[in-house]
Parts: sequence; C-alpha cells; structure tokens
Amino acid sequence: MSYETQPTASHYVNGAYLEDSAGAAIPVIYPATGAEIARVHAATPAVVEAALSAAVEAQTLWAEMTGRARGRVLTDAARIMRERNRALSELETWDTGKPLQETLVADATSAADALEYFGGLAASLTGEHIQLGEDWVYTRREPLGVCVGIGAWNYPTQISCWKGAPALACGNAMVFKPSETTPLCALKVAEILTEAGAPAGVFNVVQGMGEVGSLLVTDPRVAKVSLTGSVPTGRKVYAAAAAEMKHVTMELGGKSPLVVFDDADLENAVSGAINGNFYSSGQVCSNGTRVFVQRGIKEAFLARLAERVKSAVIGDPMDEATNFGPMVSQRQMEIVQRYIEKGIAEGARLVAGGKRLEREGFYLEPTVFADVTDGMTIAMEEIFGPVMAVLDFETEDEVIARANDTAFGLSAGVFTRDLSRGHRVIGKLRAGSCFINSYNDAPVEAPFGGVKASGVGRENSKAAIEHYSQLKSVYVRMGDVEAPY
Ligand SMILES: NC(=O)C1=CN([C@@H]2O[C@H](COP(=O)(O)OP(=O)(O)OC[C@H]3O[C@@H](n4cnc5c(N)ncnc54)[C@H](O)[C@@H]3O)[C@@H](O)[C@H]2O)C=CC1
Repeated sequence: MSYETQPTASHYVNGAYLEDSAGAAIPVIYPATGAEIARVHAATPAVVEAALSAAVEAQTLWAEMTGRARGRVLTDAARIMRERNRALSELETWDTGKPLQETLVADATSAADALEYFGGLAASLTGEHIQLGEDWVYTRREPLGVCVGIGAWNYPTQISCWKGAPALACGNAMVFKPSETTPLCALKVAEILTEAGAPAGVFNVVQGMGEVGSLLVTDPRVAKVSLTGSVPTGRKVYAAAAAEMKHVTMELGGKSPLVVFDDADLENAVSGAINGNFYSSGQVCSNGTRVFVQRGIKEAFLARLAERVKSAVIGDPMDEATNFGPMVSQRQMEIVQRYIEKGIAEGARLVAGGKRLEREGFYLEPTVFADVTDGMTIAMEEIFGPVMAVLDFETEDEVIARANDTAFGLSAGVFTRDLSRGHRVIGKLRAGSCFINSYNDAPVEAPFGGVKASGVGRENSKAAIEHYSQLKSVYVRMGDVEAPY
C-alpha cells in the first residue's frame, strides 16, 4: 500500500493521530491475497478516555457554532473526499477487498453525499413557534451530546459518514469505532474532517473489538449509540444502551425478499437479483437473498441468471475490469462455505457457483440455489455472502405471506410490469427500505433502515435528524402567574 493512502497511526483523537501500542495488535489482511498489509492496535482504556473527554469538550463549542458554519465544514469535507476519491477508493479496496470498480462509485462518493446532504441541512435545523393566545411556546432543536458510532466491515467509509455527518450537522460530537476487520478508512475520514475545519475532538476514531465498543456504549458521557452490525450484536448494544436510557439507531441484518412476478421484464429482474445478491460479494445487509420467482417465469429466469453469472469478472480487485471480488476475511468465507454445504445437504439445487476459487485470497464463486423451500437454512438465516436462494411461488397472497414469514425486515423488492400490483405488494411487505423494479439503491435523500429484528431508527434523509437531535420546548408567559395561594 502506498505511503499516501496508509493512515499513520491506529487512532484519531482530538484532531490528531494517536498511537498506543499497549493495545492488542489487530492485523489488517488484504482479502485478495491474505497478506497482512497494516497493523493497528486496539484502544486501551487510556485511548478510550482520551477520545471521550476530547468529544465532550469539543461538543459544547461545536454546538455553539451556527448550523451554517458546521455545515460548511461538512460540505468542505465532502469536496476534499471527492477530490481524493481514487486514493480513498483504493484504501477501501485494501481494507475490504471490494473491487475498485465498486469502491470508485459507492464508498467515498456515498460518504461525500452524506457530508454534503447533512452539511446542507445544518443551517435549516430549527425549532418552531406555537402561539397560545398571548403566551407562546418555542422549540429548540438541540444536539444529543456525544454520540458513539460502531461500524460493520462491509462499507467502512460510508458507514462512518452515514453516522458522522448527521451527528455533526446536529451539533453532536462522535467517537467512531470501525469494525476490527476494516480499521483503516474511518481514520482518513477523521483526517479529512480536520482538514475541512472540524474542531479537534468533534470526530474521533478508536480501534478495537467488541470490548472497546462496549466500553464506549456504557460510558455515562455517551448520549447515543448508532450501530451497524449483526442482530446478535444489536441486541447486546441496544440492551446496554437501554440500561442508561440512551438513544439508539440500529442498522442490523436481513434476509430480504425479492419478488419476481411472471409479467416482470426478465432482464431487469435478473439484473435486480444480481445487484441484490452479488454486489460487494454479497456482503450487503439489505440484499434480497430470498428471490421468490413466480412459476411461469422461473425456468427462463434461472437460465438467464446462470448465463449472466458466468460472465462475472472475478479477479484482482485493483483491476478496474474486475466486478466480483473476494470475501472480506477467511472467517467470513468459511461461514459462507458452511451455508453452501448446508444448502446442498438440505436438497437445494445448485444452479451456479458453489466453490472456492483456486487462487490466493478469500474468493467464492457467485452461487445460485434453485428449488429452495422456506424451511431450509439458506432461506432462513442471513448468510452475508454471494449466495442467492431462488424459491418458487404461485400467487400474490401466498408470496406476501411467505416473504413476511421472517424475523427480519430490512428490505424488500418487487419486479412486475403491473404497477398497481407493485405498490399493493410493497405496501404489504413488512420491511423498511423497499424497491419497485429495482434493488439496493441507497441515495442519501431516502430513509434507510429496517423493521422487526433488522433495526430501530433510520439513517440518511431528513429522518436521520430526528435520531441525532432532540426538541426542547419553552413555554413563555406574557402576563402574570396565577397561583392558588
Ligand atoms: N443494516 C445495516 O445497515 C447493515 C447491517 N450489517 C450487518 O452487519 C453484520 C456484519 O458485520 P459484522 O462486523 O460482522 O457485525 P458484528 O455485529 O460482528 O460487529 C459489528 C460491530 O460491532 C462491534 N461489536 C461487537 N460486539 C460488541 C459489543 N458487545 N458492544 C459494542 N460493539 C460491539 C464490532 O466490533 C463491530 O465494530 C451482518 O450481519 C450485516 O447484516 C452490515 C452492514 C449494514
């Protein structure tokens, strides 16, 4: 990795890089080769303390600045990110193994979108005036205080900004803990925010595993926790936050349905299924991994899908022609391999892929199972890898009931040429982020998040403001105060 892209220390605290090699070493493995490309250290309690006290101090000053001044910092950071998109995308690829073809358009760019969007909103975060006869009430939209962001490994740059941008726009400070699997990118985000004029301590990054996350979540100085991660971790973090009555945003896992009706445009439906299962080697929480295909179109769908999956360009993620890369880690690859074995053992029909590639790195083939039934493990559990389960269905009512028969509720998609049906079915699917004749679009203008076990709260859009601010109401009496005695 070039000097230019490599962060210079493990943590970023109070406006500068910080090292404390007493913390446990965390090797950073390049998924395309398995080689160690960097090493960071988990935060010691001293580093966590430094980050939290810097955030507490910075937050008061940051909140006193005008929204416009805060917003300018965020939009300047967005501009710097766009200027450095290539270097940041390469770093994202080193960190995650995702192909550069993807990272060039979906990571630092999505992070910059969030900084720009919330930077633009910052000046317009106002309260309201409520006239009550002569008296009146006004509301002030106030920050929550110090927020903790905890990230997953699939979108390290994006996640840090989807949390950091709305938090900072509202006048909060943040301590962000990236996933221990992908620790590098958030450090660059912190560096850029400082360069754009964010006061020291407003956005801090500390490394570590769950224990460091847990130290942050339970600290009494922390007002809010936003986690992107798995459902089991979400339950733990939500419970710990609840003990102290802290605010939470939970962006968790899914097992989302993608419903393809007989009348769908075949090529578009196949494209939707590919995007919704194999982008980022399937490591996307909102993926439509239960693809319900109506009987009349099933064979044509499977034939075309198998044909198109064969043309995936699997290889060196730094080669811009590559459009399918490795899994993030050996561990994740092995988890997915076990699911593939279960799929075969439980009687699903392997239509494409299924094997590890014979090359260095953590590469699995894009894998499609047909004849999957609702009770099979691969239809019920989140795999978080390139494994598509295709299930058959006959009727609209049947597919709605089966699609909803899950503990998750992150996303749902419908492909049909009958738009009334599209809206009717989406209206009945219990999921937070939905698509009609498309899949996995996540523009910053749209709320993103799940229902049921998939999460609490929403990221992006104006909705995120509600999760990073609170209203104070002030009653103002214009006349005398009457009292009974
Ligand atoms: N809904 C969404 O927006 C997204 C959800 N995900 C979900 O994330 C999962 C994959 O990511 P992983 O990093 O493996 O998830 P994970 O749940 O293992 O870890 C997520 C983060 O939580 C931290 N953590 C673990 N235990 C903790 C504790 N007790 N207290 C505080 N922090 C703790 C980890 O260090 C990591 O930074 C998948 O299940 C996926 O569905 C991933 C991306 C987006």
